[in-house]
Amino acid sequence: MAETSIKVSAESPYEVLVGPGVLARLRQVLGDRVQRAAVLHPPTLGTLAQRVQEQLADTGIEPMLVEVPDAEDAKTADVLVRCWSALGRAGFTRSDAVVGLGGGATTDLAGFVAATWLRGVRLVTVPTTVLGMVDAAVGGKTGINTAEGKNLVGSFYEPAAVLCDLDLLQTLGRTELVSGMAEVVKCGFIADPVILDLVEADPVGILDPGAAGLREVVERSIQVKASVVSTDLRERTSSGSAVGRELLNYGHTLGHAIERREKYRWRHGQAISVGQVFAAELSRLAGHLDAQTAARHRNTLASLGLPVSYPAAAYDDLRATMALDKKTRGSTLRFVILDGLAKAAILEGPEESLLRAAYAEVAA
Ligand SMILES: NC(=O)c1ccc[n+]([C@@H]2O[C@H](COP(=O)([O-])OP(=O)(O)OC[C@H]3O[C@@H](n4cnc5c(N)ncnc54)[C@H](O)[C@@H]3O)[C@@H](O)[C@H]2O)c1
Ligand SMILES: O=C(O)C(=O)C[C@@H](O)[C@H](O)[C@H](O)COP(=O)(O)O
Ligand SMILES: [Zn+2]
Repeated sequence: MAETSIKVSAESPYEVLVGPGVLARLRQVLGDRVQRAAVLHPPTLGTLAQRVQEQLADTGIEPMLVEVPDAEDAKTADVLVRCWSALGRAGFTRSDAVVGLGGGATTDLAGFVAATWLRGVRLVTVPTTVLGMVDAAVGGKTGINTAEGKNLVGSFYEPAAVLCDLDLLQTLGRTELVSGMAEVVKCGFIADPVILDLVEADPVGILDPGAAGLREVVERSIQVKASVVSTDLRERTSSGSAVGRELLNYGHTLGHAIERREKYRWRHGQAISVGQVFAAELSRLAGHLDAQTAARHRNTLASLGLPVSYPAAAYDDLRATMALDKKTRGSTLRFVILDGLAKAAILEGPEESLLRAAYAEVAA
């Protein structure tokens, strides 16, 4: 089937191209002025990176492969410094570009490298996971973790293009496929319930990387993200029912705290799956969401094989980490909640007892 183009019209408009084989467009989206491209990739994608290297060389761009550690191990200050050194040693200038080839961890790092090298060089993201395609590689959030928490250092830096080559999902493990579906389901609850209908109709078949069902939910989720970031790229603070980009953070306040507590051995999608069940229960207990829609979170996420509970004893630790969430203002925690299906709101400074009660609903 032909490629789909989804437009993101934030500060610098760009296209997200989706379809089998769209990687072939890399040369074109890098543009005529680019002379060299540093391709950041994890070790698992070494063969694919070599293919990209040959593709670039054949079309007149000098490629440089930069292997970075796998998954979350790439999102550290040490790795960032190593990438800067690699670009410095190679004499990278503003006519050169960075390509992020990998899952969300790799594209988050690559984006931050591109944003910071010479104060900004051209960036193209080539996500190779479902999660990367529907979320991480689109929308311009880049960054790394620190010891204190997830994504605490970063920038908003938009790519020049995003290439979602569905063929690349063929090698993806089941855990990664399932993890990506947590962000897909999130898009269903916050904005496009048709996604939920499609997932619930066939939670097994939707995980087939070659099937039309996966492509449809991937494209719908990208559309959700593109629409949100097109109106609020820089995540201006929202309040009450006027929720901007913070909408996309549904389930992430607890989710990020779980990731940190698990020392990033849990996949991001697994952690925000529990986080969404928590956010739904918080919404229900705060009087905003009906019990049926709250239960739908648990059922839909569990049907995909995603976790929906977490140890009861972890609460105090998670609560401490949540204090550093980016939505927090001073000592006031702020949560994205649902005021009904596809109707988000912000809950500011909930009572500690309410938070504990919501956590009790996910506590194993
Ligand atoms: N910037 C954003 O807006 C945004 C949005 C959502 C998530 N994120 C971030 O994205 C990260 C999670 O991304 P992820 O779930 O893609 O994880 P990931 O990047 O850690 O990749 C998961 C695993 O899949 C492997 N892999 C990747 N592509 C593969 C392929 N095609 N075949 C085989 N193996 C492959 C990787 O080597 C890794 O081991 C988190 O750090 C999260 O914070 C960022
Ligand atoms: O793009 C956004 O905005 C999001 O919140 C999408 C999230 O899925 C993503 O995990 C993002 O990295 C979280 O951002 P953070 O600002 O909470 O670190
Ligand atoms: Zn996320």
